[in-house]
Amino acid sequence: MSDNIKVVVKVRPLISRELEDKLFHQWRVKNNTLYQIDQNGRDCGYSFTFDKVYDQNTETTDVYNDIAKPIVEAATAGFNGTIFAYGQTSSGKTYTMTGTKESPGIIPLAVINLFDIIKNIPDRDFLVSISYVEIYNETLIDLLNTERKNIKIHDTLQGVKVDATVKVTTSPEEVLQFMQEGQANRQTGSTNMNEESSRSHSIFQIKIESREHIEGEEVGCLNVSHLNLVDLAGSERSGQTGATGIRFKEGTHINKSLSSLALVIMQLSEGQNKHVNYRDSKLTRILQNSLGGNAKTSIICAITPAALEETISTLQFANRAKAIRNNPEVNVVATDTKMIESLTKQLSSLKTELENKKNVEQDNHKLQKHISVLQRFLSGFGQQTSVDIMNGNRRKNQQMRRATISTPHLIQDEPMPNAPRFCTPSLKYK
Ligand SMILES: Nc1ncnc2c1ncn2[C@@H]1O[C@H](COP(=O)(O)OP(=O)(O)OP(=O)(O)O)[C@@H](O)[C@H]1O
Repeated sequence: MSDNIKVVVKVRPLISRELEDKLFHQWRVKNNTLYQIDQNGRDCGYSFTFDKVYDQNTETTDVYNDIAKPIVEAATAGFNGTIFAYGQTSSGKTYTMTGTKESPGIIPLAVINLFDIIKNIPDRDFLVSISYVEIYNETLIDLLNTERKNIKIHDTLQGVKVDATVKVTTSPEEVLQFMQEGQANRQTGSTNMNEESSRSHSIFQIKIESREHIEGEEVGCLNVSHLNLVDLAGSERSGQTGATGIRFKEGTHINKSLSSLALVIMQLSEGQNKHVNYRDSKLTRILQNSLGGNAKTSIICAITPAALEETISTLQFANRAKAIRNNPEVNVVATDTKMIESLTKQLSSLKTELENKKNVEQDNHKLQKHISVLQRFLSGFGQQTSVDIMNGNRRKNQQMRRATISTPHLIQDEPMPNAPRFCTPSLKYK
């Protein structure tokens, strides 16, 4: 069943840098609509409405419960899910996705919730594994093994797969430990806009495999789903960030891949049967299944209330993304036992078929040989017919045996199928 991508907007509070710069709120939130306001708090222009707009007082747990929890629940039932945060630099994406000790973000909340959900499904066995990668300057880096600095993306029948380290995990604590290790490896740097700015897009992927079991026996099929929790790098203007050198290069790559994402979103929102430029960037390749594909997807657009142009650009992106429809389905794989059963059946039927064919060919071949040997053999008896031979006297039989044994094409073996009855049963044609 097709399903629209859910898009929500989260406004963060003004931060100390903005307060010091005497910036003021340029947006007001009312009933899931954002209104542009002037310095005196009066409406003055743009307004945008979304499924949900969270004001600066909203806790991340509220956002989680509304738009992430249903996706995590669906993932335990076999649906792919993606939640990603989009917005300009310093708009609160990492705060929303990762959070802090005091205010955990979507990733830790999802991990804890996932294990809680699993605990309450006693009739299924679950296997949870994770991987964590970042796209830095258009290079894919494994955050769980930083030796692996240029990992590959593969197109498979099941979609795009990344050649990343996979860690099987058994508890939320273990997953969160890996999350922290990965985050410590992320590329961050200080800019004028954000002291700790993410310089890469990160994708934290949780793979969930589950099988039903009854009285210890595994039954039914295997469900396999992927939950992608994505923290994008923010669009930025070098004039504002003061980026030079490495930071400038990073900013160029960030903006380029975000432009590819914006293009894909635009193409998908505009219409059917149109070519979609997924292959323009690693980001859009990896997110391909989440945008117009087989996944339930939510986008959290993060904005600062102090920005006007960047916020308008983010909200226009969000508006387009709302129109995209995905086709999420439960991802079912046959169990090993079922697969073995089915493959064994297929194999045995093919073997029989092959045997039958072989037999027919062999029989035809043998028959042909049989016929020619008999023809030669019979020619030694002049005008005698097989009936004569069968009914013949002892002398004739002896003659026949001698002639048979002297025939070079005969060897001793098991009885020949369909062999003429006058042949000695212990003799067979080569
Ligand atoms: N809801 C919030 N409450 C309080 N502080 C917030 C909130 N959201 C974000 N912040 C603060 O705003 C600053 C920027 O946030 P964050 O680093 O999450 O932005 P970002 O969008 O990830 O930026 P970048 O794209 O540069 O990585 C941080 O100091 C963060 O602590």
